[in-house]
Amino acid sequence: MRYISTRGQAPVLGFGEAMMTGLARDGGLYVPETVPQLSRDEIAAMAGLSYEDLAFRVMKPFIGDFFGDDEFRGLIAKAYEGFGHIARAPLVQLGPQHFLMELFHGPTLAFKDFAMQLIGQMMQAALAKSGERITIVGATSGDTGSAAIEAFRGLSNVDVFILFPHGRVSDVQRRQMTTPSEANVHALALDGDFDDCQARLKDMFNDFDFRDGVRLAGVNSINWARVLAQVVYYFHAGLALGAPHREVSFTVPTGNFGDIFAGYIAKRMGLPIGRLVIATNQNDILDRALKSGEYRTTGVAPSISPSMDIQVSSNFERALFEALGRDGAAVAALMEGLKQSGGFTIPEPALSALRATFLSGRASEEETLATIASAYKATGELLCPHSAVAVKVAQEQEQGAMVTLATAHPAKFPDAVERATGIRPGLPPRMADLFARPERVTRAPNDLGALKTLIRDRLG
Ligand SMILES: Cc1ncc(COP(=O)(O)O)c(C=O)c1O
Ligand SMILES: N[C@@H](CCOP(=O)(O)O)C(=O)O
Repeated sequence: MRYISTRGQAPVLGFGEAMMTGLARDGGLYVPETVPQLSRDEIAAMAGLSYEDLAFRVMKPFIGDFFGDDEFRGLIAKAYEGFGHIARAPLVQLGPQHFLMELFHGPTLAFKDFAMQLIGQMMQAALAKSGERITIVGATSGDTGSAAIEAFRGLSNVDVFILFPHGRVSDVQRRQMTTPSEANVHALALDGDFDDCQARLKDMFNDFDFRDGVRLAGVNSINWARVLAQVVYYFHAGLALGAPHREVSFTVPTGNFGDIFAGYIAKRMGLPIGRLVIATNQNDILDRALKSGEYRTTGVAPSISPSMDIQVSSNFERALFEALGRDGAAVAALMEGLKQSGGFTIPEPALSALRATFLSGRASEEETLATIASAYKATGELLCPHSAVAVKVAQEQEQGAMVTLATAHPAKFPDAVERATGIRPGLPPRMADLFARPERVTRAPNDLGALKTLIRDRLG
């Protein structure tokens, strides 16, 4: 399998190179040259597989021979052995046709663990072969950072720098990033919002001296391997609910668009998915873009679902690439418009193509709190605010089987959950001392030069 850039000007790479490269050198994102297809019979034959066996079958065509089959199976097994639920991604019924897929049973209590634990294994295996040392820099609104730190802490050939927006992540998220004591972990609290963190990260990738000098690697969803690992749980849910004989829709709490893009890939592979519903909080650029055709940034407004406080949605570029008929030059022109004027108009027929696959909705702060309260009253399920945004949007959709993705554990956002239900969700016992551990964090300016100096100094 070969990987091409959404902007059409970067070298074509194999899976391993695309994983270790992160952002393409033309500023675009890598996507597979073709999307592998699974027949109805092949999908039917996957019913009843363990999560790990399913992961192998779904991902193998994308990996090619970068890992041998036994090696890849071993990496998958290690990635998911620390999850706190035997099903890995269990389904809970919320209504006659409405199901919640709990994606928060991994080590850091958010869906990011599904991909990050596996990338951790795959990158370590790749580095063991190449003998290289890498510097991972990640941008986070809270969950990617903690998942990345958990996956790479203590490794001798990897340094991990995580940029998070100062004062804009929950206390649990911050402590997950600032309390690990390993010397290769560097938590940087940036003076800015998540969009600033992500912009500085992309600046670093686009600065080839720096990028090559520190051997920069990325574990945000700009990295194709992140998206790929998330494709698996769409199959897992679809099969559990009767695929390929039954069509299922998905509602996805959305920020950087990586998770819902993984659903799009599952659909392209042949999983019978009805609609993919984008659910946003008050940072609703994607909902506005789909409804009006205007993708225009307005600045991030802090919300009670802080991990989705994003306006520049990185992976939307991958969806645009597909909707524009894989025209890299057209994608590059739209992205230049975003850089120069903070937005662009989605041209036809790309807008119609997007609307044929994706629906969208938004939830206000009040609606999010009301949904946490009503879901708890009706089912006993405590939703995190991100999952509640999606449940609210899912409830507005037409009938038919619907899976809503529950992307984080409620205990990561106890204030909002307590406000809505009167119940303060507790952390699992293994994290009980999180608030007693000492924090280690560096305040950093929203400035590329200063960040590069800081990282170079730390690397010595
Ligand atoms: C808890 C939670 N829900 C939803 C999202 C949105 O996912 P994506 O960025 O893949 O759209 C994020 C962050 O990305 C998150 O951390
Ligand atoms: N919500 C994310 C934002 C970064 O998203 P990613 O999927 O591109 O890593 C977070 O929690 O950091």
